[in-house]
Amino acid sequence: MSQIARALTIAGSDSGGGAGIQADLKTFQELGVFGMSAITAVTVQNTLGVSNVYPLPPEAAAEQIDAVGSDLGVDALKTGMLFSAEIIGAVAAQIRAFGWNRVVVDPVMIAKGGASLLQTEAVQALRSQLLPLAYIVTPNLPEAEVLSGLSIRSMEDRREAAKRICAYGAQQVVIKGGHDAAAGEQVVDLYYDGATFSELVERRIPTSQTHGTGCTFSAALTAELAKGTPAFEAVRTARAFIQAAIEHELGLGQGHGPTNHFAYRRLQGASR
Ligand SMILES: Nc1ncnc2c1ncn2[C@@H]1O[C@H](COP(=O)(O)OP(=O)(O)O)[C@@H](O)[C@H]1O
Ligand SMILES: Cc1ncc(COP(=O)(O)OP(=O)(O)O)c(N)n1
Repeated sequence: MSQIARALTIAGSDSGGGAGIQADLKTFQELGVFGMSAITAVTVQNTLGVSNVYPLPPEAAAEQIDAVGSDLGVDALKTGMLFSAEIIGAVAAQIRAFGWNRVVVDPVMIAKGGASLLQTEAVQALRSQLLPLAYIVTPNLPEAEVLSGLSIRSMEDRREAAKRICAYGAQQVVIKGGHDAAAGEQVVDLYYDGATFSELVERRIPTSQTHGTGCTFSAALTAELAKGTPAFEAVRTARAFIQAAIEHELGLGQGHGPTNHFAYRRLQGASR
């Protein structure tokens, strides 16, 4: 292993800087990890929404992954916006070829503003080609419904969805609870390691500044795994990172503003 932990993000670019590759690299940096990227698509995006998506050719994703994998090395990686079945196929082939196993799959489907970041016909490729390579998969509630084929109404439904997602080959799953409007003052993320369930319960912060929460959470998880942190401890650190990032909002933009990627490390420094 090299002296500094190395993490790769395979995802789309968000010109607004709150989600996608930009959020991932900021998060890696804040957690002391060397960040690398393979861009799958360029989105034209700000806090008001996504106005256009330019997917790159699948070979462009494959070549970027090969360039960093064959030279710099990768201790852990995450996937984010993959857009098409063809890009998923190219990414999965590279992960298999390099034999990487600290793989976080954030199954990005729809941005909070409603824009589609994954073609409907690509869902099956995500299930069959990427989930079997996932060390941890991190769906939000709508994504967990699509992947599991279940309508999720209760915590029991969430547990069943987690089991079904693991049955596709993912080793562990975190079903994030940000979209659970009925949860009141709490937000509950459900972690399943293939045998046992754990609930991560946090205070729900009343804010609209939540652009990029899922990307930031999965990037923090990837950074921790790159450092060799055990899975559940990595999930807990990622949860603390995103809580701090939402709580200390930056107030940028006119719509759903980005989270504060500086907050976690600043709070850590302050508590020393
Ligand atoms: N209002 C909120 N207050 C506290 N935590 C939140 C809030 N919204 C989302 N989170 C947390 O942010 C992370 C991302 O969740 P979620 O918003 O469900 O994902 P996504 O961005 O993929 O839709 C999860 O850990 C979730 O618990
Ligand atoms: C380029 C790009 N990738 C992913 C997303 C979705 O990010 P997410 O963290 O789920 O946050 P929202 O966009 O839903 O707020 C994105 N928007 N752009």
